[in-house]
Amino acid sequence: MDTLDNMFVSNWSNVHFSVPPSYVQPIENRPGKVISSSSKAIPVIDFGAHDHDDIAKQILKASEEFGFFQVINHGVSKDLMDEAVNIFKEFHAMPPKEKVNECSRDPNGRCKFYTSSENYKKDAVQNWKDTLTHSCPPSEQVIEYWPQKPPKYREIVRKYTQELGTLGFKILELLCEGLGLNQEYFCGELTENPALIVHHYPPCPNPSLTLGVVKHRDPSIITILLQDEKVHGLQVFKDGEWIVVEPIPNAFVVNIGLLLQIISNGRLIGAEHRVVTNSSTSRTSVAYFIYPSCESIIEPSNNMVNENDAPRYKSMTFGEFRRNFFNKGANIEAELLY
Ligand SMILES: O=C(O)CCC(=O)C(=O)O
Ligand SMILES: [Fe+2]
Repeated sequence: MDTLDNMFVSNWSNVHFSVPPSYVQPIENRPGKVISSSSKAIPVIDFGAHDHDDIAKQILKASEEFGFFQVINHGVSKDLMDEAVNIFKEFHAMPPKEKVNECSRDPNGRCKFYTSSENYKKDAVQNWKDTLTHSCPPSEQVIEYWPQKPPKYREIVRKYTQELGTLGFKILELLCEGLGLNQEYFCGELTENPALIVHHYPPCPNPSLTLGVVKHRDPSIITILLQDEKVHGLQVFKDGEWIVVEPIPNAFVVNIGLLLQIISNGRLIGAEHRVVTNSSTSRTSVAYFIYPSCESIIEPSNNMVNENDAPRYKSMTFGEFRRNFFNKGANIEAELLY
């Protein structure tokens, strides 16, 4: 194998029959007992229902209790979702050299193909996955840096990310309604810089030792995730237990990011979650992260603060937040709190 094959887990995992030591999680992090009973299930919200106020209420409740919900009848066509998943699977199936080449045009370094995590060298234990990431419109310029292979990549992903942008605004507008924020609260720089993160988790010879992604909160406003229809993997941490996010065909999984937890002054939960591996089937997931511009100020909104509810989080730019997030990882909360 050449050195690039050795680097990416998708390329060497099929010739390894055991888990290399650098991927073995410490006992306390290993996937253990999980809950999949319906009383603890992540709420499923039907956007096709007619009672608009009721949809806004359901979203607010799910975001306060779980920080996670799934949406069905969301308006993004099944054909486009299928085309997007297929093109991302095709991308991940290309030889490693091509994947790296296709992600080498971006002078800002935002279009990348990497293994484990963006912090690979700092990770104490590696994640069992390879990942493609890049910025998304509204800035049209970013498309010039996207992969050109597979040949229809740009055409399909442009359509997909535009639709996800629209869906994102719809969700944020409904949340604004629930929280009593101005409908346009998220229309400007707070949502200016979305990114796509496409993970590929190959089968793992011993899933009880590894994780696809370790426990974390997303550093986003919200994240809209398309998960493989048939393959379990995503789990949410609630009240000391891990809950499975059941794959539902044609649904999106939506989660509140840490930034919206701050803006809502802790009323909405940027819940912790992780991804487990399995030994038989590879899994692809497509996360659309709604990010602000670097200069945006992230702080509790004035509407969420009063004499009884003082601001719980410090004010900082998104640029500062991101630096803290990458340096402190899981310990970031201490940095954010007053
Ligand atoms: O693959 C998944 O289901 C979730 C990935 C994730 O949590 C992330 O990209 O932040
Ligand atoms: Fe995440």
